[in-house]
Amino acid sequence: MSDLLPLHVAQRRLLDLIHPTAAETVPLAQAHRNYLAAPLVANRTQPAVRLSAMDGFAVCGDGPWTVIGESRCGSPFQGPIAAGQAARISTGAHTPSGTDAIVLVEDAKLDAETLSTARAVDTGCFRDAGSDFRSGEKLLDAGSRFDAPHMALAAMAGVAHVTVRKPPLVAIIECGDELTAEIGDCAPHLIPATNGLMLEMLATGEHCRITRGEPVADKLSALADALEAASEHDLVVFSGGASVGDHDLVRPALDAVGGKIDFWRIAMKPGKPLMVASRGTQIILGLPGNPASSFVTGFLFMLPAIRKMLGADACIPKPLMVPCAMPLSATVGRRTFTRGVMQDGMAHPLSNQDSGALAALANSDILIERPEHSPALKAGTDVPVYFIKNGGIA
Ligand SMILES: Nc1nc2c(c(=O)[nH]1)N[C@H]1C(S)=C(S)[C@@H](COP(=O)(O)OP(=O)(O)OC[C@H]3O[C@@H](n4cnc5c(N)ncnc54)[C@H](O)[C@@H]3O)O[C@H]1N2
Ligand code: MOO
Repeated sequence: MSDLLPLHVAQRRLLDLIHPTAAETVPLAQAHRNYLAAPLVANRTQPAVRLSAMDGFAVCGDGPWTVIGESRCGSPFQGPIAAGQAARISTGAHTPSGTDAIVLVEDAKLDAETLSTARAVDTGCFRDAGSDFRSGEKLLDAGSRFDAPHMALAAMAGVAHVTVRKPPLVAIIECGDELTAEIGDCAPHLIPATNGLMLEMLATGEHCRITRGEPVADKLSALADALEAASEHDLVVFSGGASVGDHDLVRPALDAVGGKIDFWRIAMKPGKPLMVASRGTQIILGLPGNPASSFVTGFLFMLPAIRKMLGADACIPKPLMVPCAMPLSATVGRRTFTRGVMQDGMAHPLSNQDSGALAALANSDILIERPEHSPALKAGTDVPVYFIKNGGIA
């Protein structure tokens, strides 16, 4: 097994081959799920002035108070309030100067314009100027993922455009004579092609542009043609044909188009025949054809590769330590990724770990990681677990 590369060495070698795509400045909405290529710096202070955090009355001094006006969101009360005066106020509205406390609307007793209460509150009812962030403050580092809350943050910070990396162009090519795109009408000697669709959907969690055609036959010229057609792509992801059989032709096809294999075969299960190659600046991943192997290697290699192209500061999915509900047997020379489910805060391995078994893969929401040569573990031992449903966001 010594010719198999350890997983972490292989992931590092892959990432070291990749350079981020060119930077571009785009409107916020176009940066969703991308990664910042420059830090996000606030153009405004939030809140710009002190706001009320509750609906009620802004009051000055001791009550009872005379209500002299109203401060609403978008139309603040003009002028101060003096001792014995109050202004109606909405959540998020500017507090008039002179405000000492807020009387919550549910605590207020109003008689015409005279306000009294048993309880005026001076803490927890205000959002002070700059309590969220201040103009000029760095809010996010370069390399940060730009998801929904980050987009809202940029908008609140008055930043209409952000600098990100151009979405990499990814070609997904699945190969095998047995594969058909005719899912609803599959001849007995064929199987529906599943891995291309699965990998495409997995990759859509990242900010990339994906092309995928019909399955390619196990024929050297067909594979070389598919590679030629993808010559402008940043990343080519093959599924199938990566192993050692007579019909496993991805490696010869790479040779035919001048691709350079960087490494092949990883000490992991599933996923052993994974291959990484390059052609100029293009990266080519050969993922194994067994569906669970394709998924696991897509998760641990394809997603990190796309993230590195996008300039992410953290590319590799991170596991969390979770107690395992059952005893686990010792592992040997390959790092093992066991499909399982989370239940009651514990990781439950599924019984079917066949790397061809799609029902078990689809029923799992975690991968339990067991390093090479792990001893047997008792039930209740903490194990590293990857949550697969969100792409294991790094
Ligand atoms: N003698 C050896 N045989 C195998 C080895 C080995 O080391 N020595 N490795 C095994 C391992 S581990 C894996 S994983 C597979 C990977 O093989 P390939 O990457 O060459 O994949 P294929 O042979 O083309 O297909 C394997 C299996 O998966 C099905 N498949 C392939 N593509 C798709 C697709 N797009 N959609 C659905 N199903 C797909 C295919 O029909 C096969 O059943 O090799 C082992 N063999
Ligand atoms: O990668 Mo193979 O999956 O070990 O089945």
